[in-house]
Amino acid sequence: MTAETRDALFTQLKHAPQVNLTILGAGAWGTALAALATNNGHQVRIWSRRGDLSLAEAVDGAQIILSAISMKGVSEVAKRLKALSIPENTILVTATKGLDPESTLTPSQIYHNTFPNHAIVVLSGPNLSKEIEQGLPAATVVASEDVLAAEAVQHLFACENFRAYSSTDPLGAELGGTLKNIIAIAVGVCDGLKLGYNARAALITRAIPEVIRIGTHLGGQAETFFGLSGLGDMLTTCTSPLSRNYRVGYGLSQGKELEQILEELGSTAEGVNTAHVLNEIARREKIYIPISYEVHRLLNHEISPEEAVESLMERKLKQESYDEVLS
Ligand SMILES: NC(=O)C1=CN([C@@H]2O[C@H](COP(=O)(O)OP(=O)(O)OC[C@H]3O[C@@H](n4cnc5c(N)ncnc54)[C@H](OP(=O)(O)O)[C@@H]3O)[C@@H](O)[C@H]2O)C=CC1
Ligand SMILES: O=C(CO)COP(=O)(O)O
Repeated sequence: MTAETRDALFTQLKHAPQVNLTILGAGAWGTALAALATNNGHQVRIWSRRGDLSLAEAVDGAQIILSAISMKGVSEVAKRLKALSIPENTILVTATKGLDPESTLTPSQIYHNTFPNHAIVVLSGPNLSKEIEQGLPAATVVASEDVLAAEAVQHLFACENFRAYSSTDPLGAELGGTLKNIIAIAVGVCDGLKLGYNARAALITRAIPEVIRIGTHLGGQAETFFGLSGLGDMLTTCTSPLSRNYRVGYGLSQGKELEQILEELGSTAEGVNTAHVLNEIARREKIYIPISYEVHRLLNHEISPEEAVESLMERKLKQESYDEVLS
């Protein structure tokens, strides 16, 4: 297919009153996104590995496929999709916020590697699914190097209560949503230990250069981390007990075992895996990640919540400068 034909198809899709959308993953986020698209009049099929539809049946005829499965299933499902020879004019969207433990890649990088000729779109923003299900107002970012593909996905989900912004920085949007989960664990600890609003503000603010340092090193654009998918998602996740990652940190501060917290949550808290994968990347590529490193050690039972706080406070004094991350 020529680039012109594909552009024309994506432009048509943007204005189509009914698009065939398949959502992979019937968890909290997949279900909430499916409801948004259904309410917009689109034809939505949801695939779950426990459901009646086979993956082949679920994606047959789909114009857009959105993956909202946990990080641990992304690589495997991408491989299964590849075997189904998905047409090149199908837009692939990823809404997962995580890093692959084996390859250390993001979901969009995995999709790019698996489907080099497809348009890959990232959907990421401050989007606690419980609030979206209630119809509360929210905004998100739909990012792709293929502007027309991003716009088609933007129109698929946008409605009165869900404002979608397009962006051309998929990696930045994805990494903002991914890295803030580790910070939310740290803030959960901070709040659980009742360290106060000053401490919480300091932690979130100092997390911003850390996230930008990692995010830009991995290919995102610095300004994206100040937008909805960066600072926006950081604020939502770090200040709401609806966030599962925040609840992991809060639970640890109360002396609960990680395994018990995760069992009680009954759903995905990606920050746990992300902290370990990020630590591996930072070690390999020599990136300074003071907050995420303490979270990694805490999750590994190497230090207590109090010791994590001490470590952060006792570091060598330095200048507050953003030159390094913004230059
Ligand atoms: N919930 C939210 O508010 C938001 C979540 N996200 C992100 O979306 C992703 C999913 O989160 P969420 O829906 O909340 O999590 P849930 O735990 O509710 O659901 C996870 C989904 O992933 C599926 N899954 C897990 N492993 C596999 C696998 N190996 N093969 C196929 N499917 C698999 C699960 O299937 P099964 O049920 O069969 O186990 C389930 O459908 C995460 O990366 C999260 O960070 C992003 C924005 C908002
Ligand atoms: O990503 C989210 C909100 O944007 C969901 O956060 P949790 O995974 O911590 O619940």
